[in-house]
Amino acid sequence: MTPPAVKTRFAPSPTGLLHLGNLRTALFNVLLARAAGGRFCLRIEDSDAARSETRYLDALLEDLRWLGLDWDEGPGDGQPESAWRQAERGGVYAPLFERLEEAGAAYPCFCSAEALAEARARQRAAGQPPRYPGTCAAIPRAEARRRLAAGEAATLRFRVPAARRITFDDGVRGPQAFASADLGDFVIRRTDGTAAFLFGNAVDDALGGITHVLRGEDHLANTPRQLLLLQALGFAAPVYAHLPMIVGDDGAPLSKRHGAGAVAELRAAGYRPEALLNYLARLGYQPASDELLDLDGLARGFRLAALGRAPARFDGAQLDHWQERAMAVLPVAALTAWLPADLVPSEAREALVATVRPNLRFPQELADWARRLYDPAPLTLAADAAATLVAAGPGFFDAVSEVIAASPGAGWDSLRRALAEATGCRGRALFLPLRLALTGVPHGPGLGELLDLMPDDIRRARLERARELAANGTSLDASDPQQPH
Ligand SMILES: Nc1ncnc2c1ncn2[C@@H]1O[C@H](COP(=O)(O)OP(=O)(O)OP(=O)(O)O)[C@@H](O)[C@H]1O
Repeated sequence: MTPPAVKTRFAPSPTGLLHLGNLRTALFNVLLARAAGGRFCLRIEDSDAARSETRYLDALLEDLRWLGLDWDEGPGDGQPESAWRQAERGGVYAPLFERLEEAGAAYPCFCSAEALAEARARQRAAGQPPRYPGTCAAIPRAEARRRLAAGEAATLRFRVPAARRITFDDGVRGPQAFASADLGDFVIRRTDGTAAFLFGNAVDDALGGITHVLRGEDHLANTPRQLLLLQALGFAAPVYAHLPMIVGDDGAPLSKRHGAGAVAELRAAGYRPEALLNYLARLGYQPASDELLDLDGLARGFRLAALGRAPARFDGAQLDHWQERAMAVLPVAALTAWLPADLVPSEAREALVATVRPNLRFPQELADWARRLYDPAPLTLAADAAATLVAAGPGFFDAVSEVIAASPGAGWDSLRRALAEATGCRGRALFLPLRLALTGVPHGPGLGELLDLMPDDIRRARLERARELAANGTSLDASDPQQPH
């Protein structure tokens, strides 16, 4: 089988909940692979045992599946875990560490964390950028072996070649150049024997046949190091492309450590996967159309050269815009699943959904509407709503009840005229107290549609209670106007 021309990957660490920054990276990798008829892989970078947790891995997989970002290779594809999980790949890395050491391209480093911190502090104080001072670079091999045999802890450091210019053409940012003198020898194996990020990440890309590494700009400084490493190992380098970071309101990049913009939270709040994907796809990329698109639609024409370089601020209003669009096309059957099981008679469920859906921002708001229109328990009214009923007066509700009782099956147009005549009110003076009496909230679908939907006994009870309230002239407990009780 010939390898695909494009093979991308998303390689998160299971150290926190997936956030919108991670997700945009995952999405763009999916789009790049799809646009080219290539493959998308999911790899889990859990070699840092202290920070990685199974619950985060589970949450990550659940989030990606919910979003429909399916992977061609990775967890659940029938391959052994060592194909996609770094913690299981020690056996793959060991001979490569050895190869580098044998070639003199890596050496054991015995510096303690304290000694390294002191060196960094000294460099900073002298106005120099902190980098490894090379303390262990010249330790003779025999001596290093002796110290290791005596049980001394050591990392393995990559020896950065002197006086080299490292250049590459970033798929998003264009030509990049770095001086090796600025890099400093870096750790590729931790003291516990596990692969450090720079090593495991680059090696897995190479061995996995990844052609394009599309990742956040936070990795840009890693790229020259990884290029040197791949070269020392004799592996081909992928195309590297770095996306601008997504920043939060405070201007800081979203990150797992800060827990902002977690996908799981947005899902729990009722956001639709299509809304998230359509919102994120438009951060730094202009899809073929302004419509709500599925993954194939978003992928049409996707290419690295079309990606923007400006950082993107998370914009809740834009996300809500796409949520609205996603809700508008959600099939009625998908929405009825959100109705409480026993409140709304089965023959009324579809009509209820069809009536209130233009007013829904989130599917779970359906439960509120079901209670407003079908729950016999009295509504709880906000103070200003109760005041509106009191101001309308008991006579208003007597007249309304009489007209409604006398006109069964009347269309809204004639009912409206009859109500206006009987109450002497029109426009807002008529509709607001009536709406508040029936639903408890000042907004929602057309009154005629609501009246059609509501069972007679509930409608009657709501008007009766509004009358009582207006007659007593007292306000009920002020409470959340969204919650009917
Ligand atoms: N705010 C962000 N905007 C865009 N991409 C991001 C952002 N944060 C992380 N990424 C990208 O998400 C991918 C997965 O990264 P990773 O799992 O290390 O997440 P992280 O949020 O940086 O985690 P941590 O907070 O533990 O460093 C990487 O390609 C990374 O560059």
